[in-house]
Amino acid sequence: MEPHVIEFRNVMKRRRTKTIGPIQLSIPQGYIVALVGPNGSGKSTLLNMMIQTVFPDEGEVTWFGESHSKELPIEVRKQMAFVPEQLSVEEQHMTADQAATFRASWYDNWDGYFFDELMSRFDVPRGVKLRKMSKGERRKFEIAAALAPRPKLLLLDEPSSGLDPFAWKQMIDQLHKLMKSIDTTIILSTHVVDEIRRLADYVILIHHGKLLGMVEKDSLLDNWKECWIQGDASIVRELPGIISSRQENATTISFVTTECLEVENILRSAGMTFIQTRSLELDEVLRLWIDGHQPAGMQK
Ligand SMILES: Nc1ncnc2c1ncn2[C@@H]1O[C@H](COP(=O)(O)OP(=O)(O)OP(=O)(O)O)[C@@H](O)[C@H]1O
Repeated sequence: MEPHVIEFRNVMKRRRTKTIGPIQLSIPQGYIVALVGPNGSGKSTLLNMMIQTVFPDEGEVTWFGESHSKELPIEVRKQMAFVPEQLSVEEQHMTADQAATFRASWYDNWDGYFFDELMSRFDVPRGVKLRKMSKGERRKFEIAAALAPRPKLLLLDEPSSGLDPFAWKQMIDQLHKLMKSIDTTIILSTHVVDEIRRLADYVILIHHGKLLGMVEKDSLLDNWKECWIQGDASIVRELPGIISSRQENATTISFVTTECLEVENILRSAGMTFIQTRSLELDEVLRLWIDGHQPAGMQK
């Protein structure tokens, strides 16, 4: 079992109109975890509590196994990088190069060559003040600056917001490269289904401030399927994870299950096979999950 990079125990944050939590959460080291949920569900609040720009009202957060309820020590901060949804006000009047120099002064692990390489790959203008850059250019600067210290924990709040498709692909490639080069952990909030598909090892679903669970992405996609078999409702009634079913004709019935792998085992031991299966799209899966259908193998 991998060590946990961040843990939340009974964490609550009260906002004007809603409460986020209580949240129990353990993020394993060395994986990419996607935070997913509708607008206003609490994803940014969660990320901000992880970098301590927002403090919980109740509960405890631990970083690399230690609690720091008053202030994150500089040694811990240096191991983390954050691309926030709202970009920092202090750096508005700096050029990309000035902001990079500022950050390099306190990240002693800052890799200037890597930063330069990313900036030219992303084609970001370096002498322009950050507030004068386009939204996408600033985003690209933020991503390059977050990657430059090769952090052990990288937090990204909707990182691809504003990126063109070319830059988006570069970002995905760079995040994969980072994962290969060091033992890092990435937590990102996203609404982009393809981003989850291409990057995430685990998916955390958050809805109305409540964490609905954390599950392996591959197990989600392998298990949530629409299936067709020869038979009728009496067979389907005996199968696990059934969400819905439909008699297609006199001999064929289709159904949606959250436990396709188990269904396949059961059918095989009864000498039956699928006529056909279709993996649900990730957004269909998330919708059904929000509607209360729980994935198999979920960590709560
Ligand atoms: N600084 C704040 N003060 C008061 N309420 C806030 C503040 N920031 C967020 N909220 C409220 O907390 C709730 C969660 O917001 P949060 O930004 O965490 O959601 P989100 O899941 O990141 O949303 P989105 O997908 O739209 O970015 C929302 O109802 C929001 O209005």
